Amino acid sequence: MDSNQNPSDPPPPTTTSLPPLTPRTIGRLKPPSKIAPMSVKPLSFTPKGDQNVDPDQLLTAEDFKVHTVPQKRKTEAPPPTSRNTRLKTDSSSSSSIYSGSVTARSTRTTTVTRNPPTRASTTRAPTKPTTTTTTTRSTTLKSKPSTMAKPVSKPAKPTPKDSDEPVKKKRPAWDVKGRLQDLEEYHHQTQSQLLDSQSQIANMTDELSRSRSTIDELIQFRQTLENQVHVKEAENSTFAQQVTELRAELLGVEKKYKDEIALLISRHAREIEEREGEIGRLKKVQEGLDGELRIAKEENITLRSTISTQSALSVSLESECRANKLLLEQTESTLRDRETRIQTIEQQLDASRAAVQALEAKVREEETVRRRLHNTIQELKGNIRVFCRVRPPLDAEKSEKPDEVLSHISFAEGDEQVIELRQAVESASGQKTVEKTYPFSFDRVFPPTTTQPQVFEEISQLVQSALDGYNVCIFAYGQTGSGKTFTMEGPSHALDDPDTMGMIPRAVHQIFDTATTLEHKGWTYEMEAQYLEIYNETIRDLIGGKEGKHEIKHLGSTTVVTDVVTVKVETPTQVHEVLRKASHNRAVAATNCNERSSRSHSVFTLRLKGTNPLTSESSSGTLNLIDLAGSERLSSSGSTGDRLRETQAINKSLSCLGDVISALSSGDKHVPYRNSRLTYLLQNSLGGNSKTLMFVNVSPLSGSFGETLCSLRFATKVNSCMIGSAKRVK
Ligand SMILES: Nc1ncnc2c1ncn2[C@@H]1O[C@H](COP(=O)(O)OP(=O)(O)OP(=O)(O)O)[C@@H](O)[C@H]1O
Repeated sequence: MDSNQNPSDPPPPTTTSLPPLTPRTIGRLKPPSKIAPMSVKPLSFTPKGDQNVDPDQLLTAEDFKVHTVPQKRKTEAPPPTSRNTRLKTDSSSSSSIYSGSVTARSTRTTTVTRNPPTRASTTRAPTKPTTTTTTTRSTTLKSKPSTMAKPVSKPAKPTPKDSDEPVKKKRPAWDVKGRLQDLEEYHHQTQSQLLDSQSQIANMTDELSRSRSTIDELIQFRQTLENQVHVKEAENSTFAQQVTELRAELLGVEKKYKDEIALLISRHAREIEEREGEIGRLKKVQEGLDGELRIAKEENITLRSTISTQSALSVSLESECRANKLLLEQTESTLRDRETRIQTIEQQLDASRAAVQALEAKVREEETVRRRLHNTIQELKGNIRVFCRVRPPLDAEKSEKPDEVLSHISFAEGDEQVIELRQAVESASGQKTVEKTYPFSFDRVFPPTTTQPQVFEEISQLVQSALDGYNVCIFAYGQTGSGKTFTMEGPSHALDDPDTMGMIPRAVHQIFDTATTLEHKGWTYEMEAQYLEIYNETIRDLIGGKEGKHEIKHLGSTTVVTDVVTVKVETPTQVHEVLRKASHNRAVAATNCNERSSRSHSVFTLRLKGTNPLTSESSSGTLNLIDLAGSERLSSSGSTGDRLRETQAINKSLSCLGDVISALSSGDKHVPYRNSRLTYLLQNSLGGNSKTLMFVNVSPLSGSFGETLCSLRFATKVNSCMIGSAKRVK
């Protein structure tokens, strides 16, 4: 009994019944089977000082109720949202159910109180003396009174005022015997209560030990449940992780499928468009076909009518056919006769073919003979020939110096080989002026009216010799401005003008034309071109544009100049390109060297290699077309310094050319080719098999009389080198 408690003022019981245990709750918790539901054995209380304890007053299990006082937690737990939480709550509640108030860790405080023994207080009260105190005992299963329930009820202490029992009178002091009697009686009661109490204590001790073992088992069971909770929590976290992973995977898959679906949708949209387009096209085709079908049906109708017409015709045709069969038989017999005749004709044709082949062979032989004869004629004409050409006066010359134009030159009528210069000189006495004439005769004299094609006609035979395997050299010699470049190349602005183009492009055209013609006779040609310039005894490549150390080398009958560009040409156009490039390079040099073009020799070389597998012939010829430097005399040029050196170099090379030609004509053993670059370059083209033609170009102006006379004299010297080919009229 709590000493602080007033027995007359029992506290109101805060008894709360536990929620009933449902089979579901029990099944989930699975308590150990050996744990029996908690029971409290009947306790018997003997109130202090009460000797006569009624057995009915003994406490039974029914007198106890489990009171649960919910303790407010510091922090309210969140409402259960998951299985774990639910489990935890269940576990907690189960813990409270099984352990009740016996564990300090319980979240609820459970008190076990005894119902007030109303029977004892009502039925036994009259038998008990007023001094007897009915004790209400509060029992807790654990010794912690702070958390345990306090006694909830207590019988009211009977007061003498309220009691109906007779109150014992206090014995007088002198009643020693009576008082002794009372003491003995009290002693007996006390003895017997003591014995009862001892036996009850023993029972309670047993009960306590059983309760402890039950508590241990409950603790163990709680531990097991906690372990299960941990396991479930671990599983739960694993599940949560798996759920997260699955969600991520699901997102990835969803995205992937979304993309695929989008792709499929766009593809399907495209396909639908294509299909629609296809359907459109097919519809058009169908429309076209429908149209065709209509036409075909119409045609069909027409044809049916035609067939019916034709059927009628057929009958008449059949009769015609019979007639024709007869005709055919006659024709077949005619045909057989004709076949016989055709065979005869074919035999005659074979014979003719053989004759043609024989004739072609003869033509080839004759071509060979023609070549031989042609070159014999060329040789008879002379290996060095000289053509004189007088250029027409320029418009400016005609207007500025009309008196000077052609006043000193005359041509013999009917004789195309004679030219005569006239000069008025004083007589020996000096009293009168007489006209002195200088007649010259050359292989051909071209007056100013002669056109380029007419000039070329005269040299075309010579060009042909190059294709036949001869080395051909064509020079243009004369003073500056006499028309050398015009003769050899033509006007610089119209290299391929058929009316004005010069000897070089014309020669190239003829060579290509003749080579094409000769292909029918079995000849094929390879051609290559080079274009050089000799200025002050220095060689410059007019195609490659290099000036400097070019050396001339003679390898047998072939002349090679080191480090110059040689272009393989297969068409006249390619040759024109070469000429254009050379003309450009020459013009560039001219701006640097002041009228250099007239102070240098330009040499265009075309090498021709021909083969004829049919006749097993081959040829190797060279065509050199040379525009020589102006031939002004030193005295008349009045040159000094560089110009003097140029003139000296020009005169030297021109005089060397004359010396070489002279030595060749006189059959000298030593020919001074090496005396100048020009003659050394042309070594293989001067003499031997070579054929040389010199144009001597003459100015129409009388002011150039002296230069013209010199040029004609030089040309005459060259011309006279050949036996019987030059004539000089004195
Ligand atoms: N047969 C011709 N018909 C028309 N014009 C011509 C003829 N010959 C020359 N000429 C003209 O005469 C001028 C001088 O001719 P060209 O330049 O050919 O002389 P050149 O002797 O080559 O001079 P250079 O030595 O300076 O080169 C040019 O304007 C040219 O067009």
